[in-house]
Amino acid sequence: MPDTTTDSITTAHVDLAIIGSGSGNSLPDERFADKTIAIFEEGVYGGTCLNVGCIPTKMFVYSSEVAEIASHGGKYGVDSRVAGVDWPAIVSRVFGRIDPISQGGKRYRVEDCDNITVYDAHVEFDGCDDAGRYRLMTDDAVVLADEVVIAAGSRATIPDVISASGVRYHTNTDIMRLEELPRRMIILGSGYIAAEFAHVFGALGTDVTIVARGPRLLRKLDDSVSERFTDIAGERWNVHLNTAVTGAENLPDGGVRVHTADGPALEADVLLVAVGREPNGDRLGLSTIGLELSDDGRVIVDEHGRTDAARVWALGDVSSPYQLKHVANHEERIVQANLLKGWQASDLMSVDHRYVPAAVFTHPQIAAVGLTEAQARQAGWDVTVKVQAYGDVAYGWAMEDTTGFCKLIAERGTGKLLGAHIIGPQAPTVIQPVIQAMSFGLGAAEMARGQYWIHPAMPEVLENALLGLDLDW
Ligand SMILES: Cc1cc2nc3c(=O)[nH]c(=O)nc-3n(C[C@H](O)[C@H](O)[C@H](O)COP(=O)(O)OP(=O)(O)OC[C@H]3O[C@@H](n4cnc5c(N)ncnc54)[C@H](O)[C@@H]3O)c2cc1C
Ligand SMILES: NC(=O)c1ccc[n+]([C@@H]2O[C@H](COP(=O)([O-])OP(=O)(O)OC[C@H]3O[C@@H](n4cnc5c(N)ncnc54)[C@H](O)[C@@H]3O)[C@@H](O)[C@H]2O)c1
Repeated sequence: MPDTTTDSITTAHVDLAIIGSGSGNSLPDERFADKTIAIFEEGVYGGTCLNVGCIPTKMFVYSSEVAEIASHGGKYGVDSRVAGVDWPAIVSRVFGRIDPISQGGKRYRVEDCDNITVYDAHVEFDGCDDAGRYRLMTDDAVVLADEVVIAAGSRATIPDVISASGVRYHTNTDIMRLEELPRRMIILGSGYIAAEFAHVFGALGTDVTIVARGPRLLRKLDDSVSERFTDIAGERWNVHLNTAVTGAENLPDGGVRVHTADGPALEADVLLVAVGREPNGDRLGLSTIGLELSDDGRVIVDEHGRTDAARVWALGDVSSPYQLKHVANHEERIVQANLLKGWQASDLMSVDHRYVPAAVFTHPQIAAVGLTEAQARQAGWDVTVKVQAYGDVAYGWAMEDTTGFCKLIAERGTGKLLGAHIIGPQAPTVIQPVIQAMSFGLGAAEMARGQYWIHPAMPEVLENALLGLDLDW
């Protein structure tokens, strides 16, 4: 990697530049040892999932599950309660594990990978040089790269009404590091992050208020699940539906006040904004290399991960229609394989977005794969639908569950599985056999009767749902 330095600007040339150290950090393995590589990271090394996303949130969720179970011991004849919550201990359990992983991942790249240089900086494209190499600019370096992977992720969207108000607010990047457990929290938004943090803080004792602009929470999910979750949420938290925020202000006591269009002003100690995440492609100087973004702000790629600029690839939240880590990981593996094959190779691998599952680790847990019932009907499938309650099977009795269900959608007669939607304890685990069945083309009848189902385990709810479909048995 020959370096030249002029004044305070360093210039280097690399074979491959990677923008973002989340999923992008997994690209270079031993097969890339003969390539010079630059990794640019403007934030914490390791990206969203490790530092401020999937992993810490689920560790917090687990603490909240423990509190949840303890506070309902009476249902099972156990005299238990939550005697107290040591918030600093919860925070240090989570970040005491995560921070060293992030630091260790960076140290490995910096100290042990001779072919890799890590730039702790924001980087943007600045066109190409005369030789057609991409110019990547930070404040104090220019890196010329033959090939580039954009893995720059996404960031929290902040509505204008919040940013213009000057109110103090938090996002997923800092809410998990609050010094104290807030007494009252307002959450603006009604999607995944709102649902998960409402559970995290609510179960630990915070009085949670959710402000949703639509008529239901988690509206992108199947209607039955979204309706059931909205009902349950209304019993656990203060939920304001169909509510538009018109302003917000800081209070002298350190709290916040949020004004709504039709209702009373809401007050709390902290405000969490969770209204979606926008891809970071708008902060990369992409127009200098002739790239445009899609209408929803994503870097446009083909099925192999290639952008319209030669030898520039993209993966993960910055380009994917799915903002999920398992999808970013999958796309990373495809782009990694294709980098090794070469831009023009005739046997490039393609991403597989056919059956992307998702889970919301709220309370109760939720998981989904495939089409919702509305999508399946709209697409013209002749559908058979079965909703099986958790309370219909033995493990549901054991848990005294009264709200969970498994909803299956299949093609009538043939039993082709079209979608599965589960709300209830362990939903993300219970759904996995359906993901497998759909991915490998296993029909509902074979799935139901071609294997044993452990008795009396929770997946029996899935077995019974399969048996309840209107099929040619
Ligand atoms: C609170 C929360 C919980 C989540 N929970 C789950 C979950 O349970 N399951 C799940 O599947 N998904 C979950 N997700 C989504 C998941 O975290 C993302 O889909 C995934 O991390 C995206 O990976 P990525 O590699 O595309 O981007 P990232 O991991 O975000 O990496 C991109 C990196 O690029 C850096 N960067 C951006 N622009 C530049 C630039 N110009 N110069 C230098 N560096 C730059 C950023 O700092 C960042 O570190 C969650 C997300 C959030 C916010
Ligand atoms: N368990 C998981 O897999 C997990 C967990 C957290 C986040 N994520 C990923 O991160 C993404 C972002 O999460 P999120 O919860 O921020 O987004 P989301 O897309 O899940 O939900 C955003 C919600 O905010 C609402 N909204 C949008 N603009 C608004 C506004 N101006 N005022 C009020 N409400 C508004 C939307 O109607 C929507 O209900 C998710 O879509 C998901 O892909 C995944």
